[in-house]
Amino acid sequence: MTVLEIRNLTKRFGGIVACSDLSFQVVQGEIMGVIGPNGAGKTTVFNLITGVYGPTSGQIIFRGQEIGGKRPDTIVETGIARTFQNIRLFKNLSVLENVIIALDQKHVEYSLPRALLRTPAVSRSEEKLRKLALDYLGIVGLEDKAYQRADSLPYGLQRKLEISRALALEPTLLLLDEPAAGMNPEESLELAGLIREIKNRFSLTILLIEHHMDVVMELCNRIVVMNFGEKLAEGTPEEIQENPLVLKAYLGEGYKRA
Ligand SMILES: Nc1ncnc2c1ncn2[C@@H]1O[C@H](COP(=O)(O)OP(=O)(O)OP(=O)(O)O)[C@@H](O)[C@H]1O
Repeated sequence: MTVLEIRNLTKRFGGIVACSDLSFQVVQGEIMGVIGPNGAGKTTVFNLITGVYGPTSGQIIFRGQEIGGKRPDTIVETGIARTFQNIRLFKNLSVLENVIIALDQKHVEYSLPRALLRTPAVSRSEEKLRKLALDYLGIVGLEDKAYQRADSLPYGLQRKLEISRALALEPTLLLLDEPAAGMNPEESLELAGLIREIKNRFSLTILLIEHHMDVVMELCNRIVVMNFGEKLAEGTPEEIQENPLVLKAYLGEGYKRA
Protein backbone atom coordinates (compact mmCIF):
# COMPACT_ATOMS: atom_id res chain seq x y z
CA MET A 1 0.00 0.00 0.00
CA THR A 2 1.27 3.46 -0.89
CA VAL A 3 1.55 5.67 2.21
CA LEU A 4 3.21 8.70 0.64
CA GLU A 5 2.88 9.98 -2.87
CA ILE A 6 4.96 12.87 -4.16
CA ARG A 7 3.28 14.09 -7.31
CA ASN A 8 4.94 16.56 -9.71
CA LEU A 9 6.39 18.47 -6.77
CA THR A 10 8.21 21.73 -7.51
CA LYS A 11 9.76 24.25 -5.13
CA ARG A 12 11.40 27.48 -6.29
CA PHE A 13 13.43 29.85 -4.16
CA GLY A 14 13.62 32.93 -6.38
CA GLY A 15 15.57 31.79 -9.41
CA ILE A 16 16.62 28.46 -7.85
CA VAL A 17 14.49 25.40 -8.56
CA ALA A 18 15.36 23.28 -5.52
CA CYS A 19 12.84 20.57 -6.42
CA SER A 20 11.61 20.16 -9.96
CA ASP A 21 8.57 18.15 -11.04
CA LEU A 22 9.50 15.34 -8.66
CA SER A 23 7.31 12.26 -8.39
CA PHE A 24 7.76 9.06 -6.39
CA GLN A 25 5.79 6.82 -4.07
CA VAL A 26 6.67 5.28 -0.74
CA VAL A 27 5.15 1.93 0.17
CA GLN A 28 4.11 1.02 3.72
CA GLY A 29 6.86 -0.66 5.72
CA GLU A 30 9.74 0.11 3.39
CA ILE A 31 12.89 2.11 3.93
CA MET A 32 13.33 4.39 0.95
CA GLY A 33 16.61 6.17 0.43
CA VAL A 34 16.91 9.68 -1.02
CA ILE A 35 20.44 10.25 -2.27
CA GLY A 36 22.28 12.66 -4.54
CA PRO A 37 25.00 15.30 -4.61
CA ASN A 38 25.09 18.31 -2.27
CA GLY A 39 22.42 20.82 -3.22
CA ALA A 40 20.41 18.23 -5.19
CA GLY A 41 17.22 19.14 -3.28
CA LYS A 42 16.94 16.25 -0.79
CA THR A 43 16.41 18.33 2.35
CA THR A 44 14.01 20.57 0.44
CA VAL A 45 11.84 17.49 -0.19
CA PHE A 46 11.83 16.75 3.57
CA ASN A 47 11.01 20.40 4.29
CA LEU A 48 8.08 20.22 1.87
CA ILE A 49 6.77 16.95 3.34
CA THR A 50 6.96 18.31 6.91
CA GLY A 51 5.42 21.71 6.14
CA VAL A 52 8.51 23.87 6.63
CA TYR A 53 7.80 25.18 3.12
CA GLY A 54 4.71 25.04 0.96
CA PRO A 55 5.16 23.63 -2.56
CA THR A 56 5.32 26.01 -5.52
CA SER A 57 3.28 23.38 -7.35
CA GLY A 58 2.51 19.70 -7.13
CA GLN A 59 1.03 17.52 -4.43
CA ILE A 60 2.09 15.58 -1.35
CA ILE A 61 -0.43 12.88 -0.48
CA PHE A 62 -0.04 11.08 2.85
CA ARG A 63 -2.44 8.21 3.52
CA GLY A 64 -4.79 9.56 0.89
CA GLN A 65 -4.80 13.11 2.30
CA GLU A 66 -3.20 16.17 0.64
CA ILE A 67 -0.71 17.62 3.17
CA GLY A 68 1.27 20.00 0.90
CA GLY A 69 1.30 23.48 2.44
CA LYS A 70 -0.23 22.37 5.75
CA ARG A 71 1.25 23.59 9.05
CA PRO A 72 4.12 21.53 10.54
CA ASP A 73 2.14 20.70 13.71
CA THR A 74 -0.82 19.52 11.65
CA ILE A 75 1.52 17.28 9.66
CA VAL A 76 2.98 15.83 12.87
CA GLU A 77 -0.60 15.06 13.93
CA THR A 78 -1.14 13.06 10.75
CA GLY A 79 1.76 10.80 11.74
CA ILE A 80 4.96 12.20 10.21
CA ALA A 81 8.07 12.97 12.29
CA ARG A 82 11.61 13.85 11.28
CA THR A 83 15.16 14.44 12.38
CA PHE A 84 17.27 17.30 11.06
CA GLN A 85 20.55 17.42 9.17
CA ASN A 86 21.66 20.20 11.53
CA ILE A 87 20.72 18.72 14.88
CA ARG A 88 17.94 20.70 16.56
CA LEU A 89 17.87 19.87 20.25
CA PHE A 90 17.21 22.09 23.25
CA LYS A 91 20.90 22.15 23.99
CA ASN A 92 20.76 23.56 27.53
CA LEU A 93 18.04 21.13 28.68
CA SER A 94 18.66 17.59 29.83
CA VAL A 95 18.48 14.62 27.49
CA LEU A 96 15.31 13.51 29.31
CA GLU A 97 13.65 16.94 29.08
CA ASN A 98 14.26 16.95 25.34
CA VAL A 99 12.13 13.81 24.98
CA ILE A 100 9.51 15.01 27.50
CA ILE A 101 8.94 18.13 25.41
CA ALA A 102 8.19 15.95 22.38
CA LEU A 103 5.90 13.74 24.48
CA ASP A 104 4.11 16.80 25.83
CA GLN A 105 2.84 17.52 22.34
CA LYS A 106 1.10 14.13 22.30
CA HIS A 107 0.12 13.47 25.89
CA VAL A 108 -1.00 16.65 27.64
CA GLU A 109 -3.75 15.39 29.92
CA TYR A 110 -4.27 18.37 32.17
CA SER A 111 -5.58 21.91 31.75
CA LEU A 112 -3.44 24.97 32.36
CA PRO A 113 -5.19 25.97 35.65
CA ARG A 114 -4.65 22.45 37.04
CA ALA A 115 -1.05 22.51 35.85
CA LEU A 116 -0.47 25.82 37.64
CA LEU A 117 -2.01 24.43 40.85
CA ARG A 118 0.12 21.29 40.48
CA THR A 119 -2.68 18.95 41.48
CA PRO A 120 -1.91 15.26 42.22
CA ALA A 121 -3.28 14.43 38.76
CA VAL A 122 -0.64 16.73 37.22
CA SER A 123 2.15 15.11 39.26
CA ARG A 124 0.96 11.64 38.22
CA SER A 125 0.86 12.73 34.62
CA GLU A 126 4.38 14.16 34.84
CA GLU A 127 5.65 10.93 36.35
CA LYS A 128 4.00 8.99 33.53
CA LEU A 129 5.71 11.21 30.93
CA ARG A 130 9.07 10.85 32.68
CA LYS A 131 8.78 7.04 32.59
CA LEU A 132 7.69 7.08 28.96
CA ALA A 133 10.57 9.40 28.04
CA LEU A 134 13.01 7.02 29.74
CA ASP A 135 11.52 4.18 27.66
CA TYR A 136 12.12 6.13 24.44
CA LEU A 137 15.68 6.89 25.56
CA GLY A 138 16.19 3.19 26.29
CA ILE A 139 15.25 2.31 22.72
CA VAL A 140 18.25 4.27 21.42
CA GLY A 141 20.50 3.28 24.34
CA LEU A 142 20.56 6.66 26.06
CA GLU A 143 18.74 5.98 29.34
CA ASP A 144 21.97 6.26 31.35
CA LYS A 145 22.55 9.76 29.90
CA ALA A 146 19.05 11.01 30.79
CA TYR A 147 20.14 13.66 33.27
CA GLN A 148 23.06 15.08 31.28
CA ARG A 149 22.71 18.28 29.29
CA ALA A 150 21.86 17.50 25.68
CA ASP A 151 24.87 19.45 24.38
CA SER A 152 27.25 17.42 26.56
CA LEU A 153 26.57 14.35 24.39
CA PRO A 154 28.95 13.52 21.56
CA TYR A 155 27.58 14.30 18.12
CA GLY A 156 26.58 10.70 17.31
CA LEU A 157 24.57 10.38 20.53
CA GLN A 158 22.83 13.72 19.86
CA ARG A 159 21.66 12.21 16.58
CA LYS A 160 20.27 9.20 18.47
CA LEU A 161 18.52 11.58 20.88
CA GLU A 162 16.90 13.27 17.89
CA ILE A 163 15.64 9.87 16.74
CA SER A 164 14.20 9.15 20.17
CA ARG A 165 12.43 12.57 20.19
CA ALA A 166 10.98 11.85 16.77
CA LEU A 167 9.74 8.42 17.94
CA ALA A 168 8.05 10.08 20.93
CA LEU A 169 5.75 11.81 18.43
CA GLU A 170 4.43 8.34 17.52
CA PRO A 171 4.87 8.67 13.76
CA THR A 172 3.95 6.08 11.17
CA LEU A 173 6.32 7.75 8.67
CA LEU A 174 9.77 8.74 9.92
CA LEU A 175 12.08 11.02 7.91
CA LEU A 176 15.75 10.77 8.80
CA ASP A 177 18.02 13.49 7.40
CA GLU A 178 21.62 12.26 7.38
CA PRO A 179 21.45 10.33 10.67
CA ALA A 180 24.96 8.92 10.17
CA ALA A 181 26.62 12.26 9.40
CA GLY A 182 29.93 12.57 11.23
CA MET A 183 30.01 8.87 12.18
CA ASN A 184 32.82 6.45 11.34
CA PRO A 185 31.96 3.28 9.35
CA GLU A 186 31.59 1.17 12.48
CA GLU A 187 29.27 3.68 14.20
CA SER A 188 27.21 4.16 11.06
CA LEU A 189 26.65 0.41 10.63
CA GLU A 190 25.59 0.18 14.27
CA LEU A 191 23.15 3.02 13.59
CA ALA A 192 21.84 1.13 10.57
CA GLY A 193 21.06 -1.79 12.92
CA LEU A 194 19.21 0.56 15.26
CA ILE A 195 17.18 2.06 12.41
CA ARG A 196 16.12 -1.40 11.27
CA GLU A 197 15.20 -2.35 14.82
CA ILE A 198 12.99 0.70 15.41
CA LYS A 199 11.37 0.29 12.00
CA ASN A 200 10.30 -3.25 12.92
CA ARG A 201 9.37 -2.47 16.51
CA PHE A 202 7.14 0.51 15.63
CA SER A 203 5.98 -0.75 12.20
CA LEU A 204 7.39 2.38 10.59
CA THR A 205 7.85 3.47 7.03
CA ILE A 206 11.13 5.37 6.68
CA LEU A 207 12.51 7.93 4.24
CA LEU A 208 16.27 8.24 4.63
CA ILE A 209 18.63 10.91 3.31
CA GLU A 210 22.20 9.71 3.74
CA HIS A 211 25.61 10.16 2.18
CA HIS A 212 27.09 7.00 3.79
CA MET A 213 26.46 4.55 0.95
CA ASP A 214 27.18 1.52 3.14
CA VAL A 215 24.20 2.53 5.33
CA VAL A 216 21.96 3.28 2.33
CA MET A 217 22.75 0.05 0.49
CA GLU A 218 22.42 -1.99 3.68
CA LEU A 219 19.08 -0.54 4.78
CA CYS A 220 17.05 0.64 1.82
CA ASN A 221 14.50 -1.40 -0.11
CA ARG A 222 14.42 1.25 -2.81
CA ILE A 223 16.28 4.46 -3.58
CA VAL A 224 15.42 7.73 -5.31
CA VAL A 225 18.41 9.60 -6.72
CA MET A 226 18.11 13.38 -7.08
CA ASN A 227 20.30 15.70 -9.12
CA PHE A 228 19.72 19.44 -9.66
CA GLY A 229 16.26 19.16 -8.07
CA GLU A 230 15.13 16.41 -10.44
CA LYS A 231 14.74 12.67 -10.11
CA LEU A 232 17.72 11.09 -11.85
CA ALA A 233 16.85 7.47 -11.07
CA GLU A 234 14.76 5.20 -8.89
CA GLY A 235 15.28 1.54 -8.09
CA THR A 236 16.60 -1.13 -5.77
CA PRO A 237 20.12 -0.70 -4.31
CA GLU A 238 21.39 -3.20 -6.93
CA GLU A 239 19.84 -1.25 -9.79
CA ILE A 240 21.06 2.11 -8.48
CA GLN A 241 24.64 0.86 -8.03
CA GLU A 242 24.72 -0.23 -11.66
CA ASN A 243 22.99 2.80 -13.16
CA PRO A 244 25.53 4.66 -15.36
CA LEU A 245 23.76 8.01 -14.81
CA VAL A 246 24.01 7.60 -11.01
CA LEU A 247 27.62 6.46 -11.19
CA LYS A 248 28.47 9.53 -13.28
CA ALA A 249 26.51 12.12 -11.28
CA TYR A 250 27.01 10.88 -7.74
CA LEU A 251 28.57 7.54 -6.83
CA GLY A 252 31.63 7.92 -9.05
CA GLU A 253 32.69 5.68 -11.91
CA GLY A 254 34.99 3.74 -9.57
CA TYR A 255 32.22 2.95 -7.11
CA LYS A 256 32.43 -0.62 -5.89
CA ARG A 257 29.21 -2.49 -5.21
CA ALA A 258 28.63 -3.17 -1.52
N1 LIG B 1 15.38 28.46 2.09
C1 LIG B 1 16.08 28.48 0.97
N2 LIG B 1 16.27 29.64 0.29
C2 LIG B 1 16.98 29.67 -0.86
N3 LIG B 1 17.54 28.57 -1.41
C3 LIG B 1 17.40 27.41 -0.77
C4 LIG B 1 16.67 27.29 0.44
N4 LIG B 1 16.69 25.99 0.84
C5 LIG B 1 17.41 25.33 -0.09
N5 LIG B 1 17.84 26.18 -1.06
C6 LIG B 1 18.62 25.83 -2.25
O1 LIG B 1 17.98 24.73 -2.86
C7 LIG B 1 18.94 23.82 -3.37
C8 LIG B 1 18.71 22.46 -2.78
O2 LIG B 1 19.11 22.48 -1.40
P1 LIG B 1 18.90 21.26 -0.43
O3 LIG B 1 19.37 21.69 0.93
O4 LIG B 1 17.52 20.75 -0.53
O5 LIG B 1 19.90 20.19 -1.05
P2 LIG B 1 20.41 18.80 -0.43
O6 LIG B 1 20.31 17.80 -1.53
O7 LIG B 1 19.68 18.50 0.82
O8 LIG B 1 21.93 19.11 -0.14
P3 LIG B 1 22.94 18.52 0.99
O9 LIG B 1 23.25 17.10 0.62
O10 LIG B 1 24.12 19.40 0.88
O11 LIG B 1 22.22 18.65 2.30
C9 LIG B 1 20.32 24.42 -3.08
O12 LIG B 1 20.73 25.15 -4.21
C10 LIG B 1 20.02 25.32 -1.91
O13 LIG B 1 20.95 26.39 -1.85
